[in-house]
Amino acid sequence: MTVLSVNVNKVAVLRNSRGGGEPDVVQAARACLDAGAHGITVHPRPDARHIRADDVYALAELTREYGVEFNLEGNPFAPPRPGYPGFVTLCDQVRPAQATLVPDGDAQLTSDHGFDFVRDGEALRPLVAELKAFGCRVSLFADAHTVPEQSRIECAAECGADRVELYTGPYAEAFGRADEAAVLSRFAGAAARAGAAGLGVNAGHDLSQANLGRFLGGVAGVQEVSIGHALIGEALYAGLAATVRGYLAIIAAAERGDG
Ligand SMILES: CC(=O)[C@@H](O)[C@H](O)COP(=O)(O)O
Ligand SMILES: NCC(=O)COP(=O)(O)O
Repeated sequence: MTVLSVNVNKVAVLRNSRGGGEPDVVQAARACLDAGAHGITVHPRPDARHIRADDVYALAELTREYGVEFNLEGNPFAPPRPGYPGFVTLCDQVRPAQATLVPDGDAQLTSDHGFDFVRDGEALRPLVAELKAFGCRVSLFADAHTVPEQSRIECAAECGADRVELYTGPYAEAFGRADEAAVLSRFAGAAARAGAAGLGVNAGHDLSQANLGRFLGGVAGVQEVSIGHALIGEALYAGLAATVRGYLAIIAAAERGDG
C-alpha cells in the first residue's frame, strides 16, 4: 500500500504573507488527517520562508495525537541560525517517525536534486546513524531520472538509510511529453535497484492528481508519496465554490435582516 503524507508548507506560505496565524497550519493538517491522510510532511527551510520551528513542534504534537507519521524533511548540513535550530536538533527535539534528508540550499526556490551518495556518503553516514538513534526512520532524497551509473541509488543503503525518496520533479515535467514512458521507466529501474539493495522507496515533488496515477502504475512498490504544492492548489479549486456560497449566504442573511 502507498501511504499519502500531506505536505503543508504552502499553508504556511499563505499565513506568512500576512503575518498573524491564518490560515492555521495545524488546523489544515487536522483537516487532512480527518479526511484520511496517513501522515503530515513539512520541510522547514533555514530562512523560515514558510514552516517555522514552532510549526514543527505543534505538528509533532498533532501527529502524536492522531498516531500518524510525522515526516520532517530538511538539509542536515545547513547550519543553525536565529529561529532555525538546525535539522538534526529539530529531529532530536520532536523525534519524527521519519526524517527525510534533502540536499537543498537557501538559493533554491524548491528542492531540485537528490544526494550524490558516492560523494556525500561519508558525511551522511554518521548523521543517518544519529537520526536512527533518535528512533527516526531515515530516508534520503535521491535522483531517479539520471542513468543508473550516475544516480547510484543503491549506495544510499551504504549510508545506513532505511529508504530513499525518489525526486519526482523530472517525472512531473515529462508527464504528457513524448519521453514520459522513458522517464518513468528510469524511475521504475531506480526503485527496483533501491529495493534490491534493501531500501524502502518513497516518492515526492510536484506530484498531483493529474500525474500520480500513471506514476504509481509505472513504478512498483512505492511505500509513501508526500504531496504539497499541487494538493494545496487543488484544494483551493475544490473549496472555493463552497466558500463563495458561504459568503453569499451571509450577505443574503444580512440583507434579510437576520444576519
Ligand atoms: C523534498 C521535497 O521535494 C519537498 O519537500 C519540497 O522541497 C517542498 O518544499 P517547498 O515547499 O519548500 O518547495
Ligand atoms: N517530499 C515532497 C513533498 O513533501 C512535497 O513536494 P511538493 O508536492 O510540494 O512538490
